[in-house]
Amino acid sequence: MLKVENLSGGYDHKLIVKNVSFEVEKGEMLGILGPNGSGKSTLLKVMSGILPISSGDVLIDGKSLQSYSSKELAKKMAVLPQIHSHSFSHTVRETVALGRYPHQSGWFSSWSTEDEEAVMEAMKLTAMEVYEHQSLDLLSGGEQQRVFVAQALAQQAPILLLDEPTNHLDIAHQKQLLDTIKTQTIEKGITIISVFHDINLASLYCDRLLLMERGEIKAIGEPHEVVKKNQIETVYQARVSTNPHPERPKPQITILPDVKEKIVDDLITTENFQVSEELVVFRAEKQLKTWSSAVINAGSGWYRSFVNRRVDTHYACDNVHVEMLDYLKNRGFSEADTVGMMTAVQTTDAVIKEYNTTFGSIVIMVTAGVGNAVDVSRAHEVEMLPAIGTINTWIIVNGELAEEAFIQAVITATEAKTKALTAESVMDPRTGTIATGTSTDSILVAATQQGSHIPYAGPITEIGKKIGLGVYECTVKAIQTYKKAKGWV
Ligand SMILES: Nc1ncnc2c1ncn2[C@@H]1O[C@H](COP(=O)(O)OP(=O)(O)OP(=O)(O)O)[C@@H](O)[C@H]1O
Repeated sequence: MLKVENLSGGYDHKLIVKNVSFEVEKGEMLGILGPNGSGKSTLLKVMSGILPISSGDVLIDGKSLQSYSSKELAKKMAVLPQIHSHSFSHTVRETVALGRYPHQSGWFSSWSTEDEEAVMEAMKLTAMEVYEHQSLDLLSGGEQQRVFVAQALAQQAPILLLDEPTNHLDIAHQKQLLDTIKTQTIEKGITIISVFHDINLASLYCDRLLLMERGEIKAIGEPHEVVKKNQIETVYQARVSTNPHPERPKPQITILPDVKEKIVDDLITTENFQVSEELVVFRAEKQLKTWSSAVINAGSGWYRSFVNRRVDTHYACDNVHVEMLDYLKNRGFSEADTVGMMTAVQTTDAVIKEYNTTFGSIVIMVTAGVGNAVDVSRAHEVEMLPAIGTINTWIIVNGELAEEAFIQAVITATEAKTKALTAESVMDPRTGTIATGTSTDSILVAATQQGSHIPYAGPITEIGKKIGLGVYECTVKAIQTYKKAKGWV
């Protein structure tokens, strides 16, 4: 559809774009990324014939860009340039209608039904129809931007070149605009090449990305091939981390600041715990990086309050999440800052212990109810497992855990818990075999992310050894207390 061959070009005698080659297929959306001054806008201008080609070529449907008349070219390619000056006296409708010029023989002399429909559709797609008769200079920067996108869409060219189309737009309008143009690629097969400053938006919406550095292509490929930590850090000269998008296989980046924050020396100890008949509460001075399977705020995040709430053995409600949130709110815990779990055992029987290490210490909390223990390897034989009867395990670390270490801490703790059940001969009453846990066990690993860096937490490491020992000891003790309370021993 569009082929760029060894393209070079720039301003007067200043060569900016150097020897750039790539191809774009029909219906594809290609994002152009790169730091300020890397030549993104210049590339777009050379590709669209706004700036002259010094060497190389741009082929549209196999034919050189330079052999198209300007009107022919406008039927093939619509361009949204970076918009800077804002002295516009036209109305929205008039501006969008300008996009129809390649389809006409004289200015507005042959306004057809297709022209009318194209203008109306373009205004609708960009949510600008309500401003149809408004003068452009009375609109906000974001609204003006949408009018120019509408103008480019009204042109109904099979190729659309966009320079920062989301400039000035708030997140709702960024999403709306990119959803709209992406839909054009899927439903109408339009080809889009767009410059982006926002790496995350480009990764999310584009099929492929082209990363520029000093006028040349540094990388081109699918977002996961281009948005790589080292590559982005080198090209942009900024520290970043890459993270998965929660819904799509499109990598996202987060800027890592180099500002030195004041270190608060707040070591976590057993003193941070408060235990009552109703709750085990752990409060930290600063948010801890947390991984958990809790009812409230499961997954990863940063939280300051941690609640293990005692519920009645017959606790049942339609929406546990909503009920638990209400409960926490009524007790002054904010949803944004609290991880919440439930247990049916006496919270006053919680086992809380601190373990010293060379890098600091870890604190472990376990509540264990094993009335409904399950042998996980035989769980498939039983249709309905009871929901109540839970072992909740918390591991709080004074240290900076790597992502691997969070996951390994969960593995290590789970193995130690299972070993404790074996040591205490806890049986699955349905199968008569040794239980491995209960049907609703929960786990939480939280770390201060200050002090020593801890890359791994398997049993080969010092922290892994402490987690293994600590979770085992605390779980054994919690099970023994539970057995005593139930009169089993
Ligand atoms: N009209 C011009 N005349 C001469 N040099 C120019 C002109 N416009 C841009 N340049 C130069 O070309 C280089 C690339 O600019 P360009 O606008 O293509 O970069 P960009 O990657 O789009 O940057 P940004 O992210 O800041 O928009 C810069 O060094 C810039 O100074």
